[in-house]
Amino acid sequence: MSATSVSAAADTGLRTVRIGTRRSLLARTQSQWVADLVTARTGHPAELVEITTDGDRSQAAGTSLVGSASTGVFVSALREALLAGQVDLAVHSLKDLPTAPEPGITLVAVPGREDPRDVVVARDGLTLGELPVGSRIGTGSPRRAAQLHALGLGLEVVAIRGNVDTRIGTVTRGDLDAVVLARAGLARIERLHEATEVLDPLQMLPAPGQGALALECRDDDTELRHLLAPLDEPDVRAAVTAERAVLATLEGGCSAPIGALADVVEADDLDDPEGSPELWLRAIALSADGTLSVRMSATGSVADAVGVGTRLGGEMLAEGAGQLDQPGPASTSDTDEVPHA
Ligand SMILES: NCc1[nH]cc(CCC(=O)O)c1CC(=O)O
Repeated sequence: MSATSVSAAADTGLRTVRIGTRRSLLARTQSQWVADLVTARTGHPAELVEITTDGDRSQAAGTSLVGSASTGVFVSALREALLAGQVDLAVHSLKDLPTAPEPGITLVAVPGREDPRDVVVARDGLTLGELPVGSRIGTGSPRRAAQLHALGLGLEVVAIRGNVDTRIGTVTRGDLDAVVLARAGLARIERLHEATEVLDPLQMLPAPGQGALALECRDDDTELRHLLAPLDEPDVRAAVTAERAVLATLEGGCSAPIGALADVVEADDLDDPEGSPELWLRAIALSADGTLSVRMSATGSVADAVGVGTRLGGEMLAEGAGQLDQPGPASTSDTDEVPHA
Protein backbone atom coordinates (compact mmCIF):
# COMPACT_ATOMS: atom_id res chain seq x y z
CA MET A 1 0.00 0.00 0.00
CA SER A 2 1.32 3.48 -0.81
CA ALA A 3 -0.17 6.95 -0.50
CA THR A 4 0.30 9.97 -2.72
CA SER A 5 -1.19 13.38 -1.99
CA VAL A 6 -2.53 14.68 -5.29
CA SER A 7 -3.88 18.11 -4.46
CA ALA A 8 -2.84 20.87 -2.13
CA ALA A 9 -5.31 22.86 -0.05
CA ALA A 10 -5.54 26.59 0.59
CA ASP A 11 -4.31 27.73 4.01
CA THR A 12 -7.43 28.51 6.05
CA GLY A 13 -5.95 27.68 9.45
CA LEU A 14 -8.57 24.89 9.77
CA ARG A 15 -7.56 21.25 9.84
CA THR A 16 -7.24 19.81 6.34
CA VAL A 17 -9.34 16.67 5.87
CA ARG A 18 -7.22 14.08 4.05
CA ILE A 19 -9.48 11.86 1.99
CA GLY A 20 -8.25 8.44 0.97
CA THR A 21 -9.23 7.37 -2.52
CA ARG A 22 -8.54 4.63 -5.00
CA ARG A 23 -6.92 5.58 -8.27
CA SER A 24 -9.73 4.69 -10.71
CA LEU A 25 -11.60 7.51 -12.44
CA LEU A 26 -14.84 6.57 -10.68
CA ALA A 27 -13.17 6.48 -7.25
CA ARG A 28 -11.39 9.79 -7.77
CA THR A 29 -14.55 11.45 -9.07
CA GLN A 30 -16.55 10.26 -6.06
CA SER A 31 -13.85 11.32 -3.64
CA GLN A 32 -13.52 14.75 -5.22
CA TRP A 33 -17.29 15.17 -4.92
CA VAL A 34 -16.95 14.39 -1.20
CA ALA A 35 -13.97 16.75 -0.85
CA ASP A 36 -16.03 19.59 -2.36
CA LEU A 37 -18.98 18.69 -0.12
CA VAL A 38 -16.80 18.68 3.01
CA THR A 39 -15.37 22.09 2.17
CA ALA A 40 -18.76 23.58 1.24
CA ARG A 41 -20.46 22.31 4.40
CA THR A 42 -17.69 22.66 7.00
CA GLY A 43 -15.31 25.27 5.61
CA HIS A 44 -12.43 22.85 6.13
CA PRO A 45 -10.00 22.33 3.27
CA ALA A 46 -9.92 18.79 1.93
CA GLU A 47 -7.36 16.95 -0.16
CA LEU A 48 -7.31 13.61 -1.94
CA VAL A 49 -4.69 11.02 -1.05
CA GLU A 50 -4.40 8.17 -3.54
CA ILE A 51 -4.10 4.76 -1.96
CA THR A 52 -2.64 2.30 -4.41
CA THR A 53 -3.35 -1.37 -3.86
CA ASP A 54 -1.96 -4.53 -5.36
CA GLY A 55 -5.42 -4.84 -6.91
CA ASP A 56 -5.07 -1.50 -8.72
CA ARG A 57 -1.62 -2.46 -9.95
CA SER A 58 -2.73 -5.82 -11.29
CA GLN A 59 -5.81 -4.23 -12.90
CA ALA A 60 -3.60 -1.67 -14.57
CA ALA A 61 -1.38 -4.49 -15.74
CA GLY A 62 -4.43 -6.26 -17.15
CA THR A 63 -4.32 -9.26 -14.85
CA SER A 64 -7.38 -10.68 -13.20
CA LEU A 65 -9.08 -9.95 -9.93
CA VAL A 66 -12.80 -10.55 -9.92
CA GLY A 67 -15.80 -9.24 -8.04
CA SER A 68 -15.87 -9.28 -4.29
CA ALA A 69 -12.30 -10.50 -4.00
CA SER A 70 -10.93 -7.37 -5.66
CA THR A 71 -13.49 -5.14 -3.96
CA GLY A 72 -12.46 -6.49 -0.56
CA VAL A 73 -8.85 -5.62 -1.29
CA PHE A 74 -9.74 -2.02 -2.17
CA VAL A 75 -11.95 -1.51 0.86
CA SER A 76 -9.36 -2.90 3.26
CA ALA A 77 -6.52 -0.86 1.78
CA LEU A 78 -8.46 2.36 2.39
CA ARG A 79 -9.37 1.22 5.90
CA GLU A 80 -5.75 0.36 6.67
CA ALA A 81 -4.67 3.84 5.58
CA LEU A 82 -7.40 5.29 7.80
CA LEU A 83 -6.41 3.26 10.86
CA ALA A 84 -2.72 4.02 10.23
CA GLY A 85 -3.52 7.76 10.30
CA GLN A 86 -2.39 8.30 6.68
CA VAL A 87 -5.84 9.68 5.88
CA ASP A 88 -8.74 11.04 7.95
CA LEU A 89 -11.64 9.93 5.81
CA ALA A 90 -12.24 6.97 3.50
CA VAL A 91 -14.78 7.20 0.68
CA HIS A 92 -16.27 3.93 -0.59
CA SER A 93 -19.13 2.90 -2.81
CA LEU A 94 -21.48 1.65 -0.12
CA LYS A 95 -22.34 -1.47 -2.08
CA ASP A 96 -18.70 -2.57 -1.87
CA LEU A 97 -18.64 -2.50 1.95
CA PRO A 98 -18.92 -5.82 3.80
CA THR A 99 -21.95 -5.98 6.11
CA ALA A 100 -19.81 -6.70 9.20
CA PRO A 101 -18.74 -3.56 11.08
CA GLU A 102 -15.01 -2.85 11.10
CA PRO A 103 -13.46 -2.42 14.58
CA GLY A 104 -12.15 1.10 15.12
CA ILE A 105 -14.05 2.56 12.15
CA THR A 106 -17.33 4.48 12.07
CA LEU A 107 -19.65 4.91 9.10
CA VAL A 108 -19.99 8.62 9.81
CA ALA A 109 -22.20 9.65 6.89
CA VAL A 110 -24.13 8.40 3.88
CA PRO A 111 -24.27 11.71 2.03
CA GLY A 112 -26.75 11.01 -0.73
CA ARG A 113 -27.54 8.59 -3.46
CA GLU A 114 -27.55 8.52 -7.22
CA ASP A 115 -30.37 6.66 -8.97
CA PRO A 116 -29.61 3.09 -7.78
CA ARG A 117 -30.79 1.22 -10.90
CA ASP A 118 -28.66 -0.79 -13.30
CA VAL A 119 -28.30 0.15 -16.95
CA VAL A 120 -27.51 -1.65 -20.18
CA VAL A 121 -24.90 -0.40 -22.62
CA ALA A 122 -25.64 -2.33 -25.82
CA ARG A 123 -24.47 -2.14 -29.41
CA ASP A 124 -26.55 -0.15 -31.89
CA GLY A 125 -28.63 1.51 -29.17
CA LEU A 126 -30.48 -1.73 -28.40
CA THR A 127 -32.41 -2.65 -25.26
CA LEU A 128 -32.18 -6.09 -23.64
CA GLY A 129 -35.51 -7.09 -25.19
CA GLU A 130 -34.30 -6.11 -28.66
CA LEU A 131 -31.11 -8.17 -28.51
CA PRO A 132 -31.39 -11.39 -30.51
CA VAL A 133 -31.37 -14.78 -28.78
CA GLY A 134 -27.79 -15.87 -28.15
CA SER A 135 -26.47 -12.33 -27.70
CA ARG A 136 -23.45 -12.09 -25.40
CA ILE A 137 -23.90 -9.90 -22.31
CA GLY A 138 -20.96 -9.09 -20.05
CA THR A 139 -21.10 -8.83 -16.28
CA GLY A 140 -18.90 -10.00 -13.42
CA SER A 141 -21.75 -9.77 -10.91
CA PRO A 142 -23.51 -13.03 -9.93
CA ARG A 143 -26.55 -10.91 -9.03
CA ARG A 144 -26.76 -9.41 -12.51
CA ALA A 145 -25.99 -12.74 -14.19
CA ALA A 146 -28.74 -14.59 -12.29
CA GLN A 147 -31.32 -11.90 -13.00
CA LEU A 148 -30.33 -11.79 -16.69
CA HIS A 149 -30.87 -15.57 -16.90
CA ALA A 150 -34.19 -15.22 -15.06
CA LEU A 151 -35.50 -12.86 -17.77
CA GLY A 152 -35.61 -15.84 -20.11
CA LEU A 153 -34.41 -13.91 -23.15
CA GLY A 154 -31.90 -16.55 -24.22
CA LEU A 155 -28.96 -14.26 -23.56
CA GLU A 156 -25.50 -15.68 -22.98
CA VAL A 157 -23.85 -14.18 -19.91
CA VAL A 158 -20.09 -13.67 -20.21
CA ALA A 159 -17.94 -13.02 -17.12
CA ILE A 160 -16.02 -9.74 -17.45
CA ARG A 161 -14.15 -7.55 -15.04
CA GLY A 162 -12.30 -4.28 -14.87
CA ASN A 163 -13.26 -0.65 -14.45
CA VAL A 164 -16.23 0.98 -16.18
CA ASP A 165 -14.13 2.10 -19.15
CA THR A 166 -12.78 -1.41 -19.74
CA ARG A 167 -16.23 -2.95 -19.52
CA ILE A 168 -17.86 -0.50 -21.96
CA GLY A 169 -14.87 -1.06 -24.24
CA THR A 170 -15.91 -4.70 -24.75
CA VAL A 171 -19.07 -3.44 -26.49
CA THR A 172 -17.40 -0.61 -28.40
CA ARG A 173 -14.78 -3.03 -29.73
CA GLY A 174 -17.47 -5.52 -30.74
CA ASP A 175 -16.35 -8.32 -28.40
CA LEU A 176 -19.74 -8.35 -26.63
CA ASP A 177 -23.27 -7.25 -27.54
CA ALA A 178 -23.91 -5.50 -24.22
CA VAL A 179 -22.80 -4.99 -20.64
CA VAL A 180 -24.80 -4.24 -17.49
CA LEU A 181 -23.46 -1.55 -15.16
CA ALA A 182 -24.60 0.60 -12.25
CA ARG A 183 -26.29 3.74 -13.54
CA ALA A 184 -24.61 5.65 -10.69
CA GLY A 185 -21.11 4.86 -11.92
CA LEU A 186 -21.86 6.09 -15.45
CA ALA A 187 -23.59 9.20 -14.13
CA ARG A 188 -20.65 10.12 -11.90
CA ILE A 189 -18.11 9.92 -14.72
CA GLU A 190 -20.51 11.71 -17.11
CA ARG A 191 -21.02 8.81 -19.49
CA LEU A 192 -24.69 8.17 -18.80
CA HIS A 193 -25.53 9.06 -22.41
CA GLU A 194 -23.88 5.78 -23.42
CA ALA A 195 -26.57 3.75 -21.63
CA THR A 196 -29.11 2.29 -24.02
CA GLU A 197 -31.63 1.20 -21.34
CA VAL A 198 -32.27 1.83 -17.66
CA LEU A 199 -33.44 -1.45 -16.13
CA ASP A 200 -36.59 -1.43 -14.06
CA PRO A 201 -35.99 -2.92 -10.59
CA LEU A 202 -38.73 -5.45 -11.43
CA GLN A 203 -36.31 -6.93 -13.94
CA MET A 204 -33.04 -6.18 -12.20
CA LEU A 205 -33.03 -5.38 -8.50
CA PRO A 206 -29.85 -3.44 -7.66
CA ALA A 207 -27.24 -4.47 -5.13
CA PRO A 208 -27.88 -3.36 -1.54
CA GLY A 209 -26.46 0.15 -1.19
CA GLN A 210 -25.93 0.67 -4.92
CA GLY A 211 -25.59 4.32 -5.88
CA ALA A 212 -24.79 5.49 -2.34
CA LEU A 213 -21.43 6.57 -0.93
CA ALA A 214 -20.05 5.65 2.50
CA LEU A 215 -17.86 8.04 4.50
CA GLU A 216 -15.77 6.34 7.16
CA CYS A 217 -13.54 7.85 9.82
CA ARG A 218 -11.72 6.56 12.90
CA ASP A 219 -13.87 5.96 16.00
CA ASP A 220 -11.50 8.08 18.08
CA ASP A 221 -11.54 11.07 15.70
CA THR A 222 -14.37 12.81 17.54
CA GLU A 223 -13.62 16.16 15.93
CA LEU A 224 -14.22 14.78 12.44
CA ARG A 225 -17.19 12.69 13.54
CA HIS A 226 -18.93 15.84 14.79
CA LEU A 227 -17.88 17.81 11.73
CA LEU A 228 -19.16 15.24 9.24
CA ALA A 229 -22.27 13.91 10.98
CA PRO A 230 -24.45 16.63 9.37
CA LEU A 231 -23.48 15.30 5.91
CA ASP A 232 -25.53 12.20 6.61
CA GLU A 233 -28.88 12.08 4.80
CA PRO A 234 -31.24 10.22 7.14
CA ASP A 235 -33.62 8.92 4.43
CA VAL A 236 -30.78 7.50 2.38
CA ARG A 237 -29.18 6.08 5.51
CA ALA A 238 -32.47 4.37 6.45
CA ALA A 239 -32.93 2.89 2.97
CA VAL A 240 -29.42 1.48 2.67
CA THR A 241 -29.51 0.27 6.29
CA ALA A 242 -32.61 -1.79 5.53
CA GLU A 243 -31.07 -3.15 2.31
CA ARG A 244 -27.88 -4.14 4.11
CA ALA A 245 -29.83 -5.73 6.98
CA VAL A 246 -31.55 -8.04 4.44
CA LEU A 247 -28.15 -8.89 3.00
CA ALA A 248 -26.59 -9.52 6.42
CA THR A 249 -29.47 -11.80 7.41
CA LEU A 250 -29.42 -13.75 4.16
CA GLU A 251 -25.63 -14.09 4.24
CA GLY A 252 -26.11 -16.00 7.49
CA GLY A 253 -28.08 -18.73 5.72
CA CYS A 254 -27.30 -18.63 2.02
CA SER A 255 -24.63 -17.78 -0.51
CA ALA A 256 -27.06 -16.92 -3.31
CA PRO A 257 -26.84 -13.61 -5.20
CA ILE A 258 -29.03 -10.94 -3.63
CA GLY A 259 -30.66 -7.72 -4.77
CA ALA A 260 -32.40 -5.27 -2.45
CA LEU A 261 -33.88 -1.81 -2.82
CA ALA A 262 -35.62 0.42 -0.29
CA ASP A 263 -37.37 3.77 -0.59
CA VAL A 264 -38.58 6.21 1.98
CA VAL A 265 -42.12 7.07 0.89
CA GLU A 266 -43.30 10.43 2.20
CA ALA A 267 -46.69 10.73 3.91
CA ASP A 268 -48.00 12.94 1.08
CA ASP A 269 -47.42 10.08 -1.34
CA LEU A 270 -49.25 7.66 0.94
CA ASP A 271 -52.55 9.59 0.72
CA ASP A 272 -52.10 10.27 4.42
CA PRO A 273 -50.70 13.80 4.88
CA GLU A 274 -50.96 13.46 8.67
CA GLY A 275 -49.06 10.17 8.74
CA SER A 276 -45.36 9.39 8.99
CA PRO A 277 -43.06 8.47 6.13
CA GLU A 278 -42.69 4.73 5.56
CA LEU A 279 -39.84 2.51 4.51
CA TRP A 280 -40.65 0.26 1.54
CA LEU A 281 -38.24 -2.56 0.93
CA ARG A 282 -38.05 -5.32 -1.68
CA ALA A 283 -35.45 -8.02 -2.08
CA ILE A 284 -34.61 -11.06 -4.18
CA ALA A 285 -32.32 -14.04 -3.72
CA LEU A 286 -31.67 -16.25 -6.74
CA SER A 287 -29.95 -19.45 -7.69
CA ALA A 288 -26.85 -18.72 -9.78
CA ASP A 289 -28.62 -19.80 -12.98
CA GLY A 290 -31.67 -17.67 -12.20
CA THR A 291 -34.12 -20.58 -12.37
CA LEU A 292 -35.05 -20.39 -8.69
CA SER A 293 -35.72 -17.26 -6.70
CA VAL A 294 -37.35 -15.91 -3.58
CA ARG A 295 -38.68 -12.39 -4.00
CA MET A 296 -40.42 -10.61 -1.12
CA SER A 297 -41.20 -7.10 0.10
CA ALA A 298 -41.96 -5.39 3.38
CA THR A 299 -42.84 -1.99 4.76
CA GLY A 300 -42.15 -0.50 8.14
CA SER A 301 -41.11 2.57 10.03
CA VAL A 302 -38.10 4.59 8.92
CA ALA A 303 -36.78 4.48 12.49
CA ASP A 304 -36.77 0.66 12.36
CA ALA A 305 -34.68 0.16 9.21
CA VAL A 306 -32.60 -2.66 10.71
CA GLY A 307 -35.73 -4.43 11.96
CA VAL A 308 -37.52 -4.12 8.60
CA GLY A 309 -34.54 -5.57 6.74
CA THR A 310 -33.78 -8.28 9.28
CA ARG A 311 -37.38 -9.48 9.37
CA LEU A 312 -37.61 -9.55 5.57
CA GLY A 313 -34.37 -11.53 5.35
CA GLY A 314 -35.74 -13.99 7.94
CA GLU A 315 -38.97 -14.42 5.97
CA MET A 316 -36.97 -15.04 2.80
CA LEU A 317 -34.94 -17.74 4.54
CA ALA A 318 -38.21 -19.29 5.75
CA GLU A 319 -39.40 -19.28 2.11
CA GLY A 320 -36.34 -21.25 1.00
CA ALA A 321 -33.74 -18.58 0.20
CA GLY A 322 -31.21 -20.83 1.94
CA GLN A 323 -31.87 -23.75 -0.44
CA LEU A 324 -31.54 -21.92 -3.75
CA ASP A 325 -28.50 -23.83 -4.84
CA GLN A 326 -29.97 -27.25 -4.04
CA PRO A 327 -32.91 -28.99 -5.68
CA GLY A 328 -35.62 -29.47 -3.09
CA PRO A 329 -38.39 -27.66 -1.25
CA ALA A 330 -37.75 -24.26 -2.75
CA SER A 331 -38.43 -25.56 -6.25
CA THR A 332 -41.44 -27.76 -5.47
CA SER A 333 -43.33 -25.83 -2.81
CA ASP A 334 -45.79 -24.40 -5.33
CA THR A 335 -47.49 -27.65 -6.23
CA ASP A 336 -50.90 -29.22 -5.74
CA GLU A 337 -49.65 -32.72 -6.26
CA VAL A 338 -50.20 -35.22 -3.52
CA PRO A 339 -47.35 -37.69 -3.17
CA HIS A 340 -48.34 -41.36 -3.73
CA ALA A 341 -48.46 -43.27 -0.49
N1 LIG B 1 -18.49 -3.24 -7.93
C1 LIG B 1 -17.92 -2.08 -8.55
C2 LIG B 1 -18.73 -0.87 -8.34
N2 LIG B 1 -18.90 -0.35 -7.11
C3 LIG B 1 -19.71 0.74 -7.24
C4 LIG B 1 -20.04 0.90 -8.57
C5 LIG B 1 -20.90 1.93 -9.15
C6 LIG B 1 -21.31 3.06 -8.26
C7 LIG B 1 -22.31 2.69 -7.20
O1 LIG B 1 -23.07 1.70 -7.32
O2 LIG B 1 -22.38 3.43 -6.22
C8 LIG B 1 -19.40 -0.10 -9.28
C9 LIG B 1 -19.46 -0.30 -10.74
C10 LIG B 1 -20.65 -1.07 -11.26
O3 LIG B 1 -21.24 -1.87 -10.52
O4 LIG B 1 -21.01 -0.90 -12.43
